[in-house]
Amino acid sequence: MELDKMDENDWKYHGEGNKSLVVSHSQHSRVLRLLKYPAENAEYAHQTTEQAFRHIQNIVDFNKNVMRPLLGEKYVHHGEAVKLPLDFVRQLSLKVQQERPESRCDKVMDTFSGCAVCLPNLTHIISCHITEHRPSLCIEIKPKCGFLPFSRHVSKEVKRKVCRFCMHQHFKLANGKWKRMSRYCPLDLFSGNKQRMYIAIKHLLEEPQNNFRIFKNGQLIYSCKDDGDLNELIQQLKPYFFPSNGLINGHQSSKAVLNELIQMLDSLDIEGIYPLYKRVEQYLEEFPKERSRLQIDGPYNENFLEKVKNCPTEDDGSIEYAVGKVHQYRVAMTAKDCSVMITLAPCREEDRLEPDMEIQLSKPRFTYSVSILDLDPKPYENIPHQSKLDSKIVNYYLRSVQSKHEPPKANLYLGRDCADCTLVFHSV
Ligand SMILES: O=P(O)(O)O[C@@H]1[C@@H](OP(=O)(O)O)[C@H](OP(=O)(O)O)[C@H](O)[C@H](OP(=O)(O)O)[C@H]1OP(=O)(O)O
Ligand SMILES: Nc1ncnc2c1ncn2[C@@H]1O[C@H](COP(=O)(O)OP(=O)(O)OP(=O)(O)O)[C@@H](O)[C@H]1O
Repeated sequence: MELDKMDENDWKYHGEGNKSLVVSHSQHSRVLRLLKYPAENAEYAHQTTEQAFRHIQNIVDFNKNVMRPLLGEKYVHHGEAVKLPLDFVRQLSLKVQQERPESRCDKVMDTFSGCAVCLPNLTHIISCHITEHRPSLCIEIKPKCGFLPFSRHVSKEVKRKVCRFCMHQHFKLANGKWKRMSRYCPLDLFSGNKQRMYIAIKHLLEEPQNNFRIFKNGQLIYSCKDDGDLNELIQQLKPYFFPSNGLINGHQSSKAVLNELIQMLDSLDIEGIYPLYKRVEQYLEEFPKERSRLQIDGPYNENFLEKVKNCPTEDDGSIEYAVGKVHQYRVAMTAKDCSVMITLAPCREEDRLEPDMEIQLSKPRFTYSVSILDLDPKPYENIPHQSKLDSKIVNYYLRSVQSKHEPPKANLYLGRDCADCTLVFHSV
């Protein structure tokens, strides 16, 4: 990519989340991820280019030095921070505006700094064995938190039975974020039980919200926008699976790795973290210069990872313990909010692949790549917000369940209507 010859016509809108907007190159397998900010928030515009570049570099460093070693080299692509010509960014912003979903237009793309992250396009197959462009199918899942808190700090019994995602659904419906309840439960997906995992995918397909997307040859073909048109999707998928027509038993290893990681790092739950955050805040009030030694705002380097890994297991009352736990919690937050992309491409007879690079569905054969994306550091300052949100979700859930005064419906698949996420799968 020649930065001085950037042409907005080579790029198209690819997607966006809450914090960034992504455009993809029409020929090369590359994307640019540009940050967004609230339309009314002019303060970002006053950032110097150096500050904006530092912010982007922090994201790259966090991916590279913290999340990559923890989640696996194979799965994390940290990309590189780039400085784009401002004229290009402004034209690009105008070009993509009409493609953007209305619900995301409360934020605008950063057209002031020209800073962005350049990454491989993960909806295409990432393989050193196959260099040319192959028809690819990519399934993106934002699984969210797949376990119940086990911390002794948990104050509401319901949190030990109903997972945050399921409780949050009630809150999101009440706030109008979504119109229909998702029956997906992350505990099903992470259960390791094939039937429950199958049901999880079924529920994601049924109501994808922002947890499920399918791309064909890099183009989004199924998401919350499509209002669950499964027949259309089946037509799109047929050529891939014909003649076997079966469902894929995808490789789950990255999810297993993720699950392991979250179990390790969020041991206290937000209810246990918040008092430690306050301990850190109090300490910083007294010793503001310590902020940099404790790496509260980075840099996200090997030292930071050491602090995450070597945090004492018992609370000895020290600031090191509090900071270590807060750092661990922030890493767990990132992992809980990331997405996993599984990309498949048909193999040809002559393709020689290592056995672990291939999924054998009798015929046809597929090669695949698994990537984890959206691994930005979660701001330290978000912890009070997390604590408030946690109470709101739980209290809203308890009120809404109590107000219905009805026993949980017997559900064929143990989906959303069934109040307890810990129940094991029964055959029906
Ligand atoms: O708190 P949650 O669980 O609602 O997660 C937020 C996500 O909402 P979700 O529930 O997945 O729809 C939210 O996603 P959406 O905007 O709803 O697509 C963001 O991912 C947000 O992260 P950030 O503040 O942009 O870094 C996420 O915020 P963090 O809590 O991860 O900071
Ligand atoms: N490297 C990539 N290759 C292909 N598609 C990508 C890549 N990075 C992001 N995307 C697409 O762009 C979308 C938005 O990116 P991302 O999730 O990083 O945004 P975000 O604003 O940080 O998300 P969040 O709402 O979780 O904060 C993703 O859901 C994915 O579909």
